[in-house]
Amino acid sequence: MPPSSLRVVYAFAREMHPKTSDVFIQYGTAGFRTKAILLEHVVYRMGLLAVIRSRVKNGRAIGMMITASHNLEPDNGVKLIDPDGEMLEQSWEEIATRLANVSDNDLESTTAQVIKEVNADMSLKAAVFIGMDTRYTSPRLAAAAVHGVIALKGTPKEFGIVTTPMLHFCVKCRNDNTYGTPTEEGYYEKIVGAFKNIRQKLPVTGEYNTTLYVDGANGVGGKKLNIIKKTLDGELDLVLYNLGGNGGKLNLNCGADFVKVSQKPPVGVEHAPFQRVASLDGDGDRIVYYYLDDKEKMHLLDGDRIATLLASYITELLKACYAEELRLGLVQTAYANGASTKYITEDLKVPVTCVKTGVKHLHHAALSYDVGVYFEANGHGTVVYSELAKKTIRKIAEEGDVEQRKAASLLLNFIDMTNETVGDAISDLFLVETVLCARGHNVRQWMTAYTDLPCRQLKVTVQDRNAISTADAERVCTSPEGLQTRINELVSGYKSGRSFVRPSGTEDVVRVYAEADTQESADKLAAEVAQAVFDLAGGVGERPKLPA
Ligand SMILES: CC(=O)N[C@H]1[C@@H](OP(=O)(O)O)O[C@H](CO)[C@@H](O)[C@@H]1O
Ligand SMILES: [Mg+2]
Repeated sequence: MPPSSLRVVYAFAREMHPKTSDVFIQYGTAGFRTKAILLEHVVYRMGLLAVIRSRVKNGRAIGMMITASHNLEPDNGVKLIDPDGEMLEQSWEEIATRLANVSDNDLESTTAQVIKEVNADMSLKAAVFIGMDTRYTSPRLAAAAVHGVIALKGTPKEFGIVTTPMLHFCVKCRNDNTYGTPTEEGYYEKIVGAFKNIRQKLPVTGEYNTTLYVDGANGVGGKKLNIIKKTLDGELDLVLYNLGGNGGKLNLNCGADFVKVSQKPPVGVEHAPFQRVASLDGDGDRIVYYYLDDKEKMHLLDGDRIATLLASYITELLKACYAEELRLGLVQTAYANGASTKYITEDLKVPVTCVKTGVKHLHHAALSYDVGVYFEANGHGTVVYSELAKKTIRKIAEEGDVEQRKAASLLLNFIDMTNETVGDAISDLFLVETVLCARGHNVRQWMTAYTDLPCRQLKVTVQDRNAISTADAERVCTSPEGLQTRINELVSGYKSGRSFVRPSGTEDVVRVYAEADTQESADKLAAEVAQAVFDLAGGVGERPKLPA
């Protein structure tokens, strides 16, 4: 494309999506995320970038999801999805940040510069899939995305309101038609279809109860489950709460993040004791389970718990197939509960990799196993299968003996039910329900696998959170000087104590994590480490207090 045709890039920007603020914005752990009113020009520019990226990938589709996930209603965000349905390649994050922050006057020349830098052939076709969550600011931002795509003569395809993982799935299917059909219906067909298939093979036994309560976080995930619910025929009885009606506010005192971090049940759900409840986040890519006991105490089954459940079941099926040569591994972050890591290595005897926070890091590490199970403790995760694994299992399903064929065919359904592109609350829900049903387990039996160490997360506001640097998958703090030594001293005073700090990639805070043998100790250790961060890393505002 000759540079003169880039004029429209500037014209669209100036006329329709001008840059109205000088606030610097950065492509973080999960794309750009901030107050929705600061985002319109950013989303427009990401439309431009998505077209360039599509052309660099020979016209394969790129995804753009408008969402701020578990953040509250006034926020919004945008993240780009690469052709295989994975997160945007990391080396492009800097380009995204640059393009988002230049002035309108410099936009045309910066766009030309980026095109040159990445060597994009602008004569190629380009396809961009655009989806959004339920926020009232999302349609306007989706329109800005479309304008960005059109400005560079790409073809936008709008999916309307979808969960983040649905859009990842559609992008993958568009670029690899063996994976499925790139529509919302295609998603239901594959994932829910596999669940129905598997449930025909697995009768309800033991203590498993087909009733599942769901907290939809007043977001898109609950709405989609409401569609799915109508197609289920006794396989699962979904009782849905927080679907966005009756004045329920997105993620406010509900949803997976609220439940995990506050360790409290969400508002808006009626609780029967020992009834298992699944809690989704605002864009449907995270899930945690919990139940209240007869004293109304909450028991949380988080991402670590889901990961161990899935890994142990897949291991069983691989054994039954005699396909133990396939290497299964689990990927966690430093936020994984120490008890889960111990259980995985000592009881399940499955190798564990610990990586930096952020799904892209987990996904990448999981790909190095034949079967890679990855979950963040907050409930974001999935399973990925190598081509070798799929081929081996397919062969056993055809050529094995009766028992092998049975296990392999269950495993093939299990693979189809998995959204391998990214963590997916809906797919994970069906995976969990399948394992519990296969084992005839209720939620209390699921809970008995291991006992979590009590833990606490805190946030500290500092002048510049980048003053904190870390190493060894964020478990060691390398600056400011003296902070790690102080953390070591504090941790040594607690039985089963562990603590680490890191700058958040989605909020302007430093996160503190601590665990210990009792809740009181975990709370105290977290508060002491928070004080150390405040003192040594330039805390602002009120000094964190120790628990009374
Ligand atoms: C402790 C924690 O839960 N951190 C979350 C949070 O990242 P931070 O960089 O910690 O703000 O948001 C990410 C995006 O959703 C998610 O991947 C990650 O696990
Ligand atoms: Mg999310």
